[in-house]
Amino acid sequence: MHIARTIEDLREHLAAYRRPAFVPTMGNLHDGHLDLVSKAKPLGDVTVASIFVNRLQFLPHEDFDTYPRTWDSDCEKLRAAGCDVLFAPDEKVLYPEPQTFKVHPDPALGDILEGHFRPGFFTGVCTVVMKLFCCVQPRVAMFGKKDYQQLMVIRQMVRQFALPIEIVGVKTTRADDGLALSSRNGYLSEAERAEAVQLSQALRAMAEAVRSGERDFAAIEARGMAALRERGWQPDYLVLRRRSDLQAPAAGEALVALAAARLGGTRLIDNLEIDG
Ligand SMILES: Nc1ncnc2c1ncn2[C@@H]1O[C@H](COP(=O)(O)OP(=O)(O)OP(=O)(O)O)[C@@H](O)[C@H]1O
Ligand SMILES: CC(C)(CO)[C@@H](O)C(=O)[O-]
Ligand code: BAL
Repeated sequence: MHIARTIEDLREHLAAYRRPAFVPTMGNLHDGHLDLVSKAKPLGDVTVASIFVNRLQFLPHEDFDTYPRTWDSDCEKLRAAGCDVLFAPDEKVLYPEPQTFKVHPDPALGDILEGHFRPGFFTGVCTVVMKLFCCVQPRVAMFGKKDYQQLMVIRQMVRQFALPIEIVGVKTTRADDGLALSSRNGYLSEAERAEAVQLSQALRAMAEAVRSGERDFAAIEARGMAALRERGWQPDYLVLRRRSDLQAPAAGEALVALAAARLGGTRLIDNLEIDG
């Protein structure tokens, strides 16, 4: 695996390829990330991952400084997964001057849910993803459905800027008990880790309610929020939305349940597409 620390080196290394398949990450890799890499491999003629903890998408009170950085084991895992090129720029390489020119998502999608509770988050994500796309120039890029709204925002950015990149959404990898794998799970104490499964269970309970014919979505959401609060969680949102644009659903529209909630000091997100 070639490790590129500069944009020049990356470009030189990719010059011979026509169809890079790209997996952007913030590192601290787990099986969810590695699934993205293995699904990328057959889609391109070279597989590229990036590791960059992007300051622009963190609010001042968030965990930029403490975000887990596990370079050696990340490299080992990427090598074992068959990644060909790792782009790992430092901040001075990706942001040699203050990044005052930013990519702002459509507020109708970017300012709700995650964007509401983390103002500026999707501007930070879109700006760095656009920049990483310019560096790597992939033909295909992989994003996890775990970050459902992020995937939708990136798809809209790529569509509206006519970027020649196919965006592939990858199914969420879960632990045996159902908890979505996430780097931030590492912040959980043993007791919190045992409790954390309740977030995916809350989503499943919402899906069950819908499947059993309940149509008062506000009541389903309120019940779920109350149940989480009772167990000591601080939910930001637990909602049923239509899949097309994450707005409030009308009858018969395909649904997704989305949640973000804090357990102790750890903020977790998850979602579940509801069939039928
Ligand atoms: N469990 C998972 N299943 C599928 N894709 C995932 C999973 N976890 C992360 N990804 C995807 O991997 C890519 C990189 O994500 P990132 O490095 O932020 O990891 P993360 O585990 O989501 O971290 P965090 O805890 O900071 O949210 C994103 O496209 C993300 O959606
Ligand atoms: C897409 C991404 C790598 C941009 O920093 C990040 O938001 C993530 O890891 O999901
Ligand atoms: N996994 C998405 C990046 C973030 O939450 O900061």
